[in-house]
Amino acid sequence: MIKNPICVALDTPDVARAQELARLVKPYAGYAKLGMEFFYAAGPKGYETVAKEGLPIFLDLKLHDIPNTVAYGLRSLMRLDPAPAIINIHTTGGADMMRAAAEAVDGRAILIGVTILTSLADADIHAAGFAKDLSGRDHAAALARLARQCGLDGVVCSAPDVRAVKQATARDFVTVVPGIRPADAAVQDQKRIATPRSALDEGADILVIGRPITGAADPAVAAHDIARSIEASHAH
Ligand SMILES: O=c1ccn([C@@H]2O[C@H](COP(=O)(O)O)[C@@H](O)[C@H]2O)c(=O)[nH]1
Repeated sequence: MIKNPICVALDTPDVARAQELARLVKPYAGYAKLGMEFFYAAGPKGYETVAKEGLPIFLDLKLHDIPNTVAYGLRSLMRLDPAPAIINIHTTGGADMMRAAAEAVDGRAILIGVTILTSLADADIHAAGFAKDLSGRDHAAALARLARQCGLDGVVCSAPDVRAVKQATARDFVTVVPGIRPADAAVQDQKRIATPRSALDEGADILVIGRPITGAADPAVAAHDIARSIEASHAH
């Protein structure tokens, strides 16, 4: 059961800044996300410093390799203290890799698979070699179906893909949704976006929000404003 769907992406290489941001947004967020920018610079020690602030951690390292390497990589990451609440891999690593990942995590974290990045429009997906007769949404739904069959708990997808993903899987298959932009926020490098409220209305379970909060003059105020904007829709 997800009580607060706001997951703040603490994208900085600086441990002290990430810790400060975690403190500032804690009253308004359900999760903090640590990704490549943070973990490659700050490592497990930095992770543990931020995790001590008390928000459950989504460790967003998007593992993508052969099954054995992904499984042992996840086993190492699950030894972090505290262990991540959410951890992820790429679904395009294939069925054997996803099954090995599910076995390695063994229910100790919510294991999710990245489908189609929110920074990709259909033209980008087709240029990358995905079948041109299918949309990004179709590909996301097909990857989500495979992820569920392989034992994953959910996927990362864009807000416009959530309904198709849930239809292809199950209502309780977790959708973690980046590309979230309040109506007045800069889109930046995201291409498939939604406001926090409209993403929840599509059925999103967790909203990943970075720069609209961390780049704001006052991150606590930005997080509070977003929390207020979704209160009504999330109560339903
Ligand atoms: O498809 C994806 C997968 C992951 N992300 C990550 O989410 C945040 C979004 O940050 P913003 O500043 O709100 O754009 C970032 O850490 C990405 O690595 C994603 O955007 N899309």
